[in-house]
Amino acid sequence: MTLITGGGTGGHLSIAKALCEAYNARGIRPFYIGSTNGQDKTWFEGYPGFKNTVFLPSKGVVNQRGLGKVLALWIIFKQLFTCRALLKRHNILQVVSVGGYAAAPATLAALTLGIPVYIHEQNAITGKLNSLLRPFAKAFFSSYEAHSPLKNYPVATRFFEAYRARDTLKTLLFLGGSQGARFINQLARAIAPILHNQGIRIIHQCGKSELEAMMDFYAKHGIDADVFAFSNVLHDKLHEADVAIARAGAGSVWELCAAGIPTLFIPFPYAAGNHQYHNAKTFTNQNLGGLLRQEEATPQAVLAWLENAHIKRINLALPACLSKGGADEIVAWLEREKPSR
Ligand SMILES: CC(=O)N[C@H]1[C@@H](OP(=O)(O)OP(=O)(O)OC[C@H]2O[C@@H](n3ccc(=O)[nH]c3=O)[C@H](O)[C@@H]2O)O[C@H](CO)[C@@H](O)[C@@H]1O
Repeated sequence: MTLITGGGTGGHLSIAKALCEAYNARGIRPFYIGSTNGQDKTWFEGYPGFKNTVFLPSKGVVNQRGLGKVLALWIIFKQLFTCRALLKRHNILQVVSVGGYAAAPATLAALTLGIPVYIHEQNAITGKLNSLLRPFAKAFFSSYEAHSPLKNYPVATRFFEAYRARDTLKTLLFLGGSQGARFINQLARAIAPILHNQGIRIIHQCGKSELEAMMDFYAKHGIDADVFAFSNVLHDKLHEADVAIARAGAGSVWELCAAGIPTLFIPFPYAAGNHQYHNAKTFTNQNLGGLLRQEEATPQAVLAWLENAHIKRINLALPACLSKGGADEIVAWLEREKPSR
């Protein structure tokens, strides 16, 4: 059996889900190990695509200091043994890591047992755990590296179905990423009334912590916005949007690309190695979208970009950056390499 491991935020989990769906299409249900922290349980507890799901109390190491770091390492070390037992008991023949701290115990357990490990890196700058484990992995998949064995980002087909021709801004999407983004919400407060006066409709994914405040804001200004914390049908929201203002989490940038939505990216400035900035650069280096660092993203600068967004040109050019079937290509690769034990 194959094990998929990793999680924490939607960015990692959406890859686990895309790979799981590609396995399911072949009549295979993989095993999943994630964490009790982060969003793993919300996404996958009882999820029928997996044969088994196990959630262990793993914690990030990189963002801890002093004793916290030692404790997080100790927890991973203890769970390594739990994972070794699980991997043996369930006859795991391959492990695919989608990264994040949740991936550490099962990936390390696989390496100590001589089980082949494969890594999918979502970001343009490799994460700490993935950098550490990369030399031991059988393959390392990245959409940003020329020598990656497969380059197609595993975006779910439903996001390609959200593609349509776009040439004018009638509906704008504010997209914060799986947890929402306070800065994007603050920006929306500054410019939504202006856009509303121009007859532009607003869709706004604002995250759980600010949902009430954002709903109050739109009600107070008489703006009939589609505002929500997190949507399970984000592809439908993307289909409705003509242009987006978004963080540059890896899932977001590639899903917006699949849907052909010209986007102004405002990367989360504290992401490890500033990886969101580099994710966005993949597109803006080709003149396919806008990029403003958070400190540059004043309401004036954002409105100026919107006024001259080259919607039609970008919408027509984005499909050349990505093809459907990225998850299936990875699964086909893994199935070819699976040991026959
Ligand atoms: C703050 C932070 O550290 N964010 C990181 C996190 O982002 P985050 O978790 O925000 O990740 P992404 O933008 O990569 O992906 C979000 C995923 O959640 C889904 N979604 C989002 C909103 C919604 O309403 N419904 C929904 O289903 C999207 O379809 C997407 O698949 O992981 C990414 C991938 O490693 C990184 O690039 C980001 O830097």
